[in-house]
Amino acid sequence: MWLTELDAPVLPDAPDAAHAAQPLDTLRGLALTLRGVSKSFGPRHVLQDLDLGVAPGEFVALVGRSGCGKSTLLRLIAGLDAPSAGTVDAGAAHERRLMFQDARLLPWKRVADNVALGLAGRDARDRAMEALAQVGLAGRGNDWPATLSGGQRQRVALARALVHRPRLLLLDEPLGALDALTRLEMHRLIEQLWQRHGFTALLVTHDVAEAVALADRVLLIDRGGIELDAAVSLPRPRSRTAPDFAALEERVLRHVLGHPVNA
Ligand SMILES: Nc1ncnc2c1ncn2[C@@H]1O[C@H](COP(=O)(O)OP(=O)(O)OP(=O)(O)O)[C@@H](O)[C@H]1O
Repeated sequence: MWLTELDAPVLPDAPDAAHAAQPLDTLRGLALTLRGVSKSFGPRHVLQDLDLGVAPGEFVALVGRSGCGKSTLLRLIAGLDAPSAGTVDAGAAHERRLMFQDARLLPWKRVADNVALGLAGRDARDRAMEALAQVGLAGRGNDWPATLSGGQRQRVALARALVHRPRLLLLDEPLGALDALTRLEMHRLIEQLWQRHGFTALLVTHDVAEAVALADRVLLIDRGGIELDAAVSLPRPRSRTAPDFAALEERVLRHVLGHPVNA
């Protein structure tokens, strides 16, 4: 429990080092902090001296040209890889979940058992069923993954993440393999789940329209760093036909292509 100002004991002999060791961003309440992060693979410097702070509950999209380092950055945040330099503070590992382009379901386990993987307790299956209902797959828990469409599999992957009640959801091109209509349905679902659960979301995407549709902030990764950090303040759910939407999409796209205009 946190002590309030009034009942916090004053410790004049407390070593200053103890305070210095406390990460500043924990005090500021950021969900994610990267400081001076670099990542190289041999001679290839993919990320260089990158700083990033993400507030709890924020939805951030990472865009950029193929090979710019989006997935590398996500992997560092997920703890799947270590930076060559700098620090990554992404909270506790058990509070982070990842979702990829490929749902990665175990074909020999029924849908609900896939969702319940790693859950302990007697209510694991009930929780899995509840998570499936939240992604629109109530009643499909006893089916085999092979009987699901690509979109349904990604819904299961989403349920498998949500059932752990993550504080940080890392999405690496989760909709990249889906058809346009299914993508739009998934956008709405992800947005609704994010609004309901309040997790922090980081979405890697090639699709600038997807980034503008979903994110509070769109970050463009280029030349090893964040070349653009664009706030998206359009009301939700966002209409792609709104002039403001198109203008922002165009602006980000121009940056991605390397010829921004300030007009
Ligand atoms: N394990 C690795 N070993 C060597 N090089 C790597 C490794 N992982 C990534 N790279 C290189 O780092 C660079 C960034 O890769 P990354 O996958 O992060 O890019 P990306 O922006 O996600 O690309 P895409 O949009 O095409 O998925 C690429 O040049 C890639 O070849």
